[in-house]
Amino acid sequence: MSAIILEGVSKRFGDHLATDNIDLVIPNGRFTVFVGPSGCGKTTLLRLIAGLEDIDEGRLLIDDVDMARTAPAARGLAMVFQSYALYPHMTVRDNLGFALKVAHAPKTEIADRVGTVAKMLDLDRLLDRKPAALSGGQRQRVAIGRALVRQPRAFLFDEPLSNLDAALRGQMRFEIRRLQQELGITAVYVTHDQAEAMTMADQIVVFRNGRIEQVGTPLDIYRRPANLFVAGFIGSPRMNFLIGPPAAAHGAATIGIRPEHLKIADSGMLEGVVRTVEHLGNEALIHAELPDGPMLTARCSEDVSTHPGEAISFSVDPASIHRFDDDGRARATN
Ligand SMILES: Nc1ncnc2c1ncn2[C@@H]1O[C@H](COP(=O)(O)OP(=O)(O)OP(=O)(O)O)[C@@H](O)[C@H]1O
Repeated sequence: MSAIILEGVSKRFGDHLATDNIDLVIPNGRFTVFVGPSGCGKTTLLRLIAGLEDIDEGRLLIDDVDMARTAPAARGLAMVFQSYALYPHMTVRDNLGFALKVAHAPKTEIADRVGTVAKMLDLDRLLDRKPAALSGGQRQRVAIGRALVRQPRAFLFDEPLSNLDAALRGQMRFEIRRLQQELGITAVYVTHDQAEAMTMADQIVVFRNGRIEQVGTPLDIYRRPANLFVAGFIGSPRMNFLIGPPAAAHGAATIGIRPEHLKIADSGMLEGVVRTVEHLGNEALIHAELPDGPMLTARCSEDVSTHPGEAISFSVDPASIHRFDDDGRARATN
């Protein structure tokens, strides 16, 4: 199991700086998720770690050895992609064992390792099938198994679940996480989906424009976002932001309030008019307009009885208000 350390890692494509002087520790045996909007450089950084792109500047330490110039195969990392890229003419068994066969591993060892991995991933009854006869989730499990038989130092996942439907994605998230915990293996996982990041990670790294905006545990980042960008990116529905008098009342340029922290009250800090109510079954989302224009989203219980056009008032516990300065940075007191 391996810690991966990046020091001042930069990568340029033409005049575009895809990753800009990245310093990061990916801890041994933990699950680290890179998250951020499209184009922020998270896939590039994963590919730099894997060796699929060359690092322009900086150091990449794997187990204290600088591997920035080491060939991908010699880094001992296994990458799982969004497209499963299984060999269609081979059975699941042969797909799983292929890398070992190429490496001239003895037949008994191949059979042993394939058997262990197949059991781990619940593929043992499917070993004689070809990929065409598998579901999307089963194919993704084979892709993971293929990486696993090589007993890598670390797993690198590049949006591995984006081809799956929502239910299967949820199940596979759980399976990948369980497997990583069982094996205690270091994992780096790229996604643009903040909910995936929140549910899977030990450590989240939020990227924007080739730079790291914040590193922390999911709860840390949710409760103490370092700036407006992270506050708006992590959490769904998004944090409400207010400027002007409501912010000035709290000594900030902008204040942020999570939808679950707006409480319907007889007379509260914020008063507006209900525009829409979304009933989601287990909860309802109220979208209300404040007198001077901004919209607020409040998360309420499903039995809320308010309707579009009605006046509404919200109270907020001051301790749950996030305060941001002119430059977008969060106040340390949050
Ligand atoms: N091979 C390449 N040649 C030129 N530009 C590239 C190359 N690979 C990536 N880029 C650019 O570098 C930036 C970062 O790309 P990257 O794929 O890392 O983003 P990302 O955060 O993973 O986005 P997505 O979620 O859309 O995959 C983008 O502006 C992209 O267009």
